[in-house]
Amino acid sequence: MIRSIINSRIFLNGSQSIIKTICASRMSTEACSQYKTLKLTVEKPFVYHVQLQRPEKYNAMNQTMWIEIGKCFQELAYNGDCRVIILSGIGKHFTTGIDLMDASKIAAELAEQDDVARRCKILNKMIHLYQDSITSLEKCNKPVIGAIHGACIGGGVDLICATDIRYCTEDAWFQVKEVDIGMAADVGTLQRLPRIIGSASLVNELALTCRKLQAGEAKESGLVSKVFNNVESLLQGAIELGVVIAEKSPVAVQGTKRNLVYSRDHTVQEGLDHIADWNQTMLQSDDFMNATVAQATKSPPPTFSKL
Ligand SMILES: CC/C=C\C=C\CC(=O)SCCNC(=O)CCNC(=O)[C@H](O)C(C)(C)COP(=O)(O)OP(=O)(O)OC[C@H]1O[C@@H](n2cnc3c(N)ncnc32)[C@H](O)[C@@H]1OP(=O)(O)O
Repeated sequence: MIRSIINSRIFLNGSQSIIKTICASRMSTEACSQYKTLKLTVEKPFVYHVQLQRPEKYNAMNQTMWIEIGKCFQELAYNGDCRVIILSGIGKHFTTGIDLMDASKIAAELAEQDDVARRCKILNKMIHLYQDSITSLEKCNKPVIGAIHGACIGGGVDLICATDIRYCTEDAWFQVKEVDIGMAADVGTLQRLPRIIGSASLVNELALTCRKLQAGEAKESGLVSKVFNNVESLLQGAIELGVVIAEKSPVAVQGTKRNLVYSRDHTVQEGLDHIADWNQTMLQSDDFMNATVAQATKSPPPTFSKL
C-alpha cells in the first residue's frame, strides 16, 4: 500500500515537473504585469496585489478593465509564486462602477443594428464577457482579499462580492446602483450578495433603493469582516492576512476555497461528495504528510513547494 503510494508519487512528480516548466514559461510574473488599467505587484513572498488603476476616473470600469481583470485572475490562478491576492483601488475611491461613457459607446453600436436579434447578440456577448470577468476571481483558487476604501459602486459591488474576504476603511461606502441607471444588476450582485449578507430584507432594500451602505453597517451585516481607520492600515491589515494564508499549504488553501465556493452553490450532500472526490487525491499530497507531522511533533510549520 505505502509502496504503491510512493510509486504513484514518483510518477506524479515526473509529470508535474513537465507541466510546471510549461506553465512557468507561459505564466511568468512579467507577463502578468502588462496591464493598462491594473497595477500588479508582489507585496510579500506569495502575496500578490492587484490594484484598479484609473484614479483620474475614480477607477471606473471601462471595457479594457473588465477584460484585464479576467485575464489577470486567470493568469494568477496558474502562477505558482502567487498564493493569495489582495484587490484594492488606487486614488480616492475603490471604484465608481461601470464606465458610463463606455456604456454609451455600446448604445451607439446597438443603434447601427436595425434588428432586435442582432442587437441582442451584441448585448449578450458583452454581458457574458463582464460576468466572466467577475467570476474569474471566484474561479481562481487563490483566496482574494478585497481591500475597499471610499466609494464602491455598481460594478464595484459585483466585483467585491466575488472576493473571499473583505476589509474596508471607515470612510468606505457601498452602493448597488444599477436601478438608478435604469437596469437590473446583471454581473453578480443579485446572485452573490444574498449569499454574503444573511438578511434578504437588507439585500432587497439595498438593491431596490440604491441607498449607500456605510462601513459600519457593512460590518454589522457581514459584507466586510474588518474596518480600518485609513487606507494605510487597511492595506497593512490585508497584507498581514495575506502572509498568514500564504504560509499555509497551498494544496489545503486552494482546496478549501474551491470547496467553499462549490458548497455555496450545492446541497450539503453534493458538497460532501465533492470534497470526498477532491481529497481522495489531495490527501496523497506531500503537504498533508508534512503539515500533519509538523503539527503532531509541535515542530515549526513546514515550507511548502509552489502550486
Ligand atoms: C453589463 C453591465 C455590467 C455592469 C454594470 C454595472 C452597473 C454600474 O456600475 S451602475 C454604477 C455606475 N456608476 C455611477 O453611477 C457613479 C458615477 N459617478 C458619480 O456619481 C460621481 O463620480 C461620484 C462617485 C458621486 C463622485 O462625484 P465627484 O466627487 O463630484 O467626482 P466626479 O467629478 O463626478 O468624477 C471625477 C472624474 O471621474 C469620472 N467618473 C467617475 N465615475 C465615473 C463612471 N462611473 N464612469 C465614467 N466616469 C466616471 C468623472 O466623469 C470625472 O471625470 P472628469 O474627466 O474629471 O470629468
